[in-house]
Amino acid sequence: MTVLEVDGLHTRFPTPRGTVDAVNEVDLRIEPGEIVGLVGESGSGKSVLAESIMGIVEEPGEIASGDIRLHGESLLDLPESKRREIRGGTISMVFQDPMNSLNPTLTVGEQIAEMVRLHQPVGESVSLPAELKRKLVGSSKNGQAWRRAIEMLESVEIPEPETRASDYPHEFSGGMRQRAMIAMALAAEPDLLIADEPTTALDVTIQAQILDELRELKDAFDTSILLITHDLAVVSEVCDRVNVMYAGEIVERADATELFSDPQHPYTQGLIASTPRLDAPMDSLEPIDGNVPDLIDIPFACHFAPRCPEATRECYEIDPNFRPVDADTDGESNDHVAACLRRGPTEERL
Ligand SMILES: Nc1ncnc2c1ncn2[C@@H]1O[C@H](COP(=O)(O)OP(=O)(O)OP(=O)(O)O)[C@@H](O)[C@H]1O
Ligand code: NI
Repeated sequence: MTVLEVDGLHTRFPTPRGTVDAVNEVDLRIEPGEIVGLVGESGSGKSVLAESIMGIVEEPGEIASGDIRLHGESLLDLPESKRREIRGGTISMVFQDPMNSLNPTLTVGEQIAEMVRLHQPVGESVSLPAELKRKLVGSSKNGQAWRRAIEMLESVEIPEPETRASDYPHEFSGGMRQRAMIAMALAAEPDLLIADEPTTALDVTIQAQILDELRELKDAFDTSILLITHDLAVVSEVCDRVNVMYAGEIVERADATELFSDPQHPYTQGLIASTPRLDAPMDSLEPIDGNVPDLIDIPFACHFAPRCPEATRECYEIDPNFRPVDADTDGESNDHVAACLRRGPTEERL
């Protein structure tokens, strides 16, 4: 069964200058055990989409319309207490800055053990009062939860996990904190892990290690992952499928290999052309001119039109719906779609 289905999601923030439409009519699907990438420049709405899924959109921001379903059940209808249970349980999230999400006054081991305790019922006795459960599972260093925390630290390759579990977050290096965050997020054995730029602050070698670990952990725990990044190299490394987001909208979606071998949307093509590659000289990079527009009352139909080398007048006036991009070659529907008037089956192009 599909793990996550997002349909027509619209998340907005009222501001003194007007309404910021951070996420606009977004659809997203994640199947079991899949790593799905969400890429796009800064300010395109990736984090707000993640926050919408988690149910932590900052007030006065709100989900104005659309639906988010987890295993077929709508999350938007649930009371806050139930959402809280899901957060960190069925869905957990690794945030961009681990220092902000780790508690500086608790040891790393205690924090992971707490996650284990919150989300793993004691045997069959699910309905035990929280206080009793706590006693049974124990927060002491002999407790099950503590032992599980050490195993989790070990699985994200923290050296000497027994000793390191008693360290405070500030005693960890940046890369180790990021791993501890991943361990914490996985401690609850979530069905879905949302990782928002989990490696951006790290150096390239450590980035690669963490991405490798994410992939291994996905296999070990059968977790689906939504990986948010503005780094296409990261996406090509680990993702099965990719969603490209621009100015609040998904503009292209494809298998990862297909996206890189046959990018269709002019924005995706621009992103790829502006990404450094090991096998090409740096001076061949072509940055996309201009910036992501202000998301208040965008006056043009295709949000990318003002930066697009191929834009015509129609692009400013007609909303580009998703079209299958190679239905004309094999006649079959497929999962590669782009929202561009100048792409898709030849007879439909403008
Ligand atoms: N609390 C808020 N109030 C008002 N506007 C907000 C708020 N949070 C986000 N936004 C706006 O929503 C838009 C999308 O922001 P978001 O953080 O989702 O971008 P992003 O794609 O995650 O960028 P980055 O790669 O820099 O993390 C931005 O224009 C941002 O200013
Ligand atoms: Ni972000």
